[in-house]
Amino acid sequence: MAHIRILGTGGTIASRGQGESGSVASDTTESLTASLGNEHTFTSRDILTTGSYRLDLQDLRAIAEQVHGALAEDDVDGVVVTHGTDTMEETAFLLDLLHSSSKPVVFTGAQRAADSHAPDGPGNIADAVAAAATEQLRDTGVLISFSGTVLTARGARKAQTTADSPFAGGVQVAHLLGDEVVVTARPQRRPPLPFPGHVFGGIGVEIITAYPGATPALLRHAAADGAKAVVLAGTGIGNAGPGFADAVADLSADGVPVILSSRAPWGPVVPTYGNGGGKDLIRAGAVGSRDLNPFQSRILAALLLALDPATETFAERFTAYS
Ligand SMILES: NC(=O)C[C@H](N)C(=O)O
Repeated sequence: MAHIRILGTGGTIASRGQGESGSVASDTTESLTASLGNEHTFTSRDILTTGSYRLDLQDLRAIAEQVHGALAEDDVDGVVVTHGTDTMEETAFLLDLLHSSSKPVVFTGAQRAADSHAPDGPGNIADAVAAAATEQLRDTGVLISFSGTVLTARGARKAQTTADSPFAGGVQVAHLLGDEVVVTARPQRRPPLPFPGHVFGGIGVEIITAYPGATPALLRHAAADGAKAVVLAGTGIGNAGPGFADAVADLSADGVPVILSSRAPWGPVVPTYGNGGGKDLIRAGAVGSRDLNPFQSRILAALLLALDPATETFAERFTAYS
């Protein structure tokens, strides 16, 4: 029997209300766990009670702090975090970058509200507790458990707005067969990064998307507006149109790193094309995100700059964790 800490942050799993004001997070974690069986013991705490679309980097650091505190308690064998699905991929990835414990941390949520005719939260929480209690999932970092599938936080993204299984990507490390957690893979882990100071909450990293006719004006504006780095979600394998390579060179020269990611949902960034494409962007100073999508690239960039604002070493540090 394992003892699991369940930490709530809100999201659809804790939401109710169908009227004009819309569904909002209101339920306590205690109420969400009422249907859990007695195979494991658990204690629940509320960190936040909000939609994940409202979170900022200070909130993400606060969630990380609470999780680290729970992991440090000797009688806690694993942690479950209930969270909105909209931005779960960012919070879970931040915690994965910082994860220095062997104990599993498993994020979950719901696609149907607590007061819907068929809430999926109770089943997802039960699965997440089972995963967090699974010895074979120790040392696999931070995971996302949803609708019977368990993925690594790294590489996962919300790929479906309404489906029961909204997440895809990452490495599938386990699945549920009834109540049984069947572990099928172990991810390669990087060494944990140090826990950032409060400065992390104020690190501005913007995301700019390339598209037909896009100009680099927004890229330049983001830097002028105080961004410490900019993620360029390029087209395809990592390209952008006329003028972007010059703008990347200017930002890089001014000490504002530009990370070249892709607006494509899956696949790595591989600098391939000239005539303003990825080859020219990297030559101008952009840092390739390799396998990281724009949203997780932003989290990594903000964390690295919070830990060390020196942009001379940024490319090497980013590449080591991308
Ligand atoms: N399914 C969900 O949890 C979506 C919700 N809007 C949130 O991210 O908080």
